[in-house]
Amino acid sequence: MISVEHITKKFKKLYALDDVSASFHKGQVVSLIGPNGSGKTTLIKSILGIVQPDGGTIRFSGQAISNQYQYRDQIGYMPQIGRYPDNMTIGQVIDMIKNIRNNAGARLDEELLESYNMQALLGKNMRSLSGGTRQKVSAVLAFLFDPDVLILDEPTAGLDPLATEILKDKIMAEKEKGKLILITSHILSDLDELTTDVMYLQDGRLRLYQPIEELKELTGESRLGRAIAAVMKSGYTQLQPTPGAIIKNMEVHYA
Ligand SMILES: Nc1ncnc2c1ncn2[C@@H]1O[C@H](COP(=O)(O)OP(=O)(O)OP(=O)(O)O)[C@@H](O)[C@H]1O
Repeated sequence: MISVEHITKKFKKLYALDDVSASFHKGQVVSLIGPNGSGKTTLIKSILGIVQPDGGTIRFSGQAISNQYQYRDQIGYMPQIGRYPDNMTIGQVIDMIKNIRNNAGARLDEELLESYNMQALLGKNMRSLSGGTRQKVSAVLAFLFDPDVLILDEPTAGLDPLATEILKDKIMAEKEKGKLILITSHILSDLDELTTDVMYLQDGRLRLYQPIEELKELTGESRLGRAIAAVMKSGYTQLQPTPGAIIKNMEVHYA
């Protein structure tokens, strides 16, 4: 559904992404993990067309995305930090985005709006919101248009435990519908139940892209955090080729 082919992005001399290749398919929940500054957000923004890579090609449903915008209608994006006009209320922001999407008659998914009891907050000014409530607004907007693809950049950061569980349940429900979900988080325990595949970036390089079950089997660890730690400690030598996949320079390309 999405393929990233030899993507490179430099900020001055720094390689934020260095020859990254991978493909993503329906039904996958790919956990994109790696240290601060390893290139996760840059990869996400490149897929969304917000960042322009210096080299390589990104395809959505087979079509190169450069100078294309329509494909974004199929993506729900939850940014790391949601920025909204300060002088608008939550209700006005939601209405504005509905108008921009201009999908009159389309089915809206307002499940999160209800679960977060946001109807009661629609009149609140964005300026006055706590970080967690702002994050809930971002979550509501990401899921609102029932997109085929969800890209969630640290979605649980700042959410309280209940709001986190509500969001995880929602992600799980969308996964069951066969959607493609890309998610970054430093809270690996949040990803444990959701993840089908793990992608590990370091210094802009893709070091690992592997089904989670396989990773757990190879490392003998049942938790994502421990499995990643084991692979890192071993210098990635525990990785074995996946049937149907080719490992090349630590990258796994699914056939
Ligand atoms: N607009 C920019 N201008 C200059 N450097 C940038 C810009 N955006 C990102 N970078 C740099 O690119 C590198 C990758 O950043 P990126 O935000 O993709 O990392 P990340 O893995 O998402 O980090 P984190 O876990 O902290 O969110 C970092 O060194 C960052 O400072």
